[in-house]
Amino acid sequence: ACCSYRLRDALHPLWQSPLTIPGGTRQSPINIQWRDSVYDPFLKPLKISYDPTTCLHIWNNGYSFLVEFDDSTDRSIIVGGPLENQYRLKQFHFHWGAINEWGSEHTVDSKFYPAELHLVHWNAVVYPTFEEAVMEGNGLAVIGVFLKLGAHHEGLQTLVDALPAVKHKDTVVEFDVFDPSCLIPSCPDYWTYAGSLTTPPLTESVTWIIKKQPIEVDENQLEAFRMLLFTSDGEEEKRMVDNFRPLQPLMNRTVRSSFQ
Ligand SMILES: NS(=O)(=O)c1ccc(S(=O)(=O)NCc2cccs2)s1
Ligand SMILES: [Zn+2]
Repeated sequence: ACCSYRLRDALHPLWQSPLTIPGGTRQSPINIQWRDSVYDPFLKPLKISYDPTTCLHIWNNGYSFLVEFDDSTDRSIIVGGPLENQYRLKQFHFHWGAINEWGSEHTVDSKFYPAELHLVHWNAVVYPTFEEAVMEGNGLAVIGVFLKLGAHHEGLQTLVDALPAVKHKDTVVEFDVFDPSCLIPSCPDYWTYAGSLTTPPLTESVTWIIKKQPIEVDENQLEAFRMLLFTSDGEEEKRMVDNFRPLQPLMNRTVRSSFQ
């Protein structure tokens, strides 16, 4: 009976792939139950050093919009935190809802935020290519930052102003100088756990580093995300909203915190 349920996996409309990976033991996203997270005094501060000139372009890939970086050198990296190596910045993207009541992928004490930023890095010390790192348990490190409704975010606005140029799936616009550090909250506190990509190939290769403090963005900025389309030019328009994966079981995992 147990295995047949796996065969009946529901197909999620957005991902056209099973919602659960057969045999998956470390899938993402998860609910972070604050009181169940375990303070780890050996966790180091996360060191972030990005070179804004490594920014290349913005691309609507039909799931989200990605800001991609030149990852051919170690000019934009993170090190420390739970990581044993330094990791190179590859891209960042967001997940958001149709309304402000939901949109984030991770939740904290079952609370959704209206959106969540993911900065994707790969272990170029150990693996020769990003594609290989995506398949390995310690291949990727993703920093998650929650967005909450509040004050206008100056740094995000330069990105928002470029979104009309990537309204449709598979459109790209040049975006040549941007420092994603402006999107990361000043508070150093984070949770960390072993997880997966939340879109195909859903591989269990991600060390998640979820910042405790959200950043504030205003309603107009969230609405700008919601005017993007899943669909290509000429197709029947489908607004790009609710591009977050459902919560996955924690299974045999502990979420560690860098703070008491
Ligand atoms: N939401 S998330 O941060 O968990 C991500 C989902 C997919 C990501 S990717 O940038 O690694 N692209 C996946 C791949 C591209 C080419 C080979 S695999 S990051
Ligand atoms: Zn993501």
